[in-house]
Amino acid sequence: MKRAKEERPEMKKIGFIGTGSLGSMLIRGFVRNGVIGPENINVINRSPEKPLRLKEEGFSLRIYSNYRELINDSEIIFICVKPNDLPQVLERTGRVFPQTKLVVSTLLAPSLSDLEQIIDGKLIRIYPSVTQSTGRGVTIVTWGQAIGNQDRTVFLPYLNALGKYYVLPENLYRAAGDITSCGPAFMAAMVGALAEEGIKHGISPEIAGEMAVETMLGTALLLLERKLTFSELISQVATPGGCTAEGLKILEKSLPGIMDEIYEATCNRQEAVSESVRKALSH
Ligand SMILES: NC(=O)C1=CN([C@@H]2O[C@H](COP(=O)(O)OP(=O)(O)OC[C@H]3O[C@@H](n4cnc5c(N)ncnc54)[C@H](OP(=O)(O)O)[C@@H]3O)[C@@H](O)[C@H]2O)C=CC1
Ligand SMILES: O=C(O)[C@@H]1CCC=N1
Repeated sequence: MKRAKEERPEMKKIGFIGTGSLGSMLIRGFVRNGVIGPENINVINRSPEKPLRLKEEGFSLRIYSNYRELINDSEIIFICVKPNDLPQVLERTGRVFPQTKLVVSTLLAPSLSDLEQIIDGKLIRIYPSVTQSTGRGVTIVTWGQAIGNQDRTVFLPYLNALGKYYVLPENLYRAAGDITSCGPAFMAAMVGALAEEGIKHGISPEIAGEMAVETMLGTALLLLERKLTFSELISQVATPGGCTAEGLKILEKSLPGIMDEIYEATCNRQEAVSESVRKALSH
């Protein structure tokens, strides 16, 4: 009996507060990978459009307007609102969550250690990525102090359903999150710029886009399936004396500096958002 329960995490009712990009991604990823049954999704969102869009996609959500009811009816609650909306959510949920529930923050800020000063409950922090609705991508996870082995066992199927996961301390969230969570946007911007250059020189936008995406996919598969390192792949492409090597010289000059600037900018933003939420929650 116990074994059957462990094998069927989809029997649990799961609540989502916020069904924007990330909340929707989690719902799609969990259902696609069979860890949530279609009848077991409880949601609450500020405005009705996004849950209705998910319903149109075929998800049979139970849509709530009362936060305490959603919490009572859910065994795991994912909070997927923007950091500045957290104070309003906590006004409605209260700050004490039953010890029988897992409360999962997906927020850029506050950190889990800050959240543990504010919320009484079994807390987990995850930092996922929109790519995970495809079953591929990376979640970063940190267990809260109240989380025990049994809680981890309950939660692991959900992490596994989203692709790979890494348990990391919070001081590495920015370095890791720039790769895994902001990464899809950064990679799309870079690949899009490659396509844009082709468009500038006469290739149709549709064809340039397809070329870029197919090449990105093939590059990922080479790295993954043939287990090439980045520099091995680069040297397979860059024929000595050829044109790739010339292009690479330009990237090598500029990219490390740009990446340092990006890291500094994302750290500064995370700190500013943390500070603003900290202030709002102390009122
Ligand atoms: N997008 C990503 O790739 C990642 C996002 N995150 C984090 O996930 C969180 C959500 O991000 P994302 O999904 O991109 O943001 P979105 O703006 O797409 O979604 C936020 C959702 O929260 C809803 N919302 C706002 N206030 C409330 C409230 N009081 N009660 C219920 N729902 C509410 C909004 O409703 P409405 O429809 O009215 O706007 C909206 O649907 C953020 O904290 C972000 O840092 C983390 C990793 C990756
Ligand atoms: O841009 C953001 O703040 C969120 C967190 C990582 C991806 N999206």
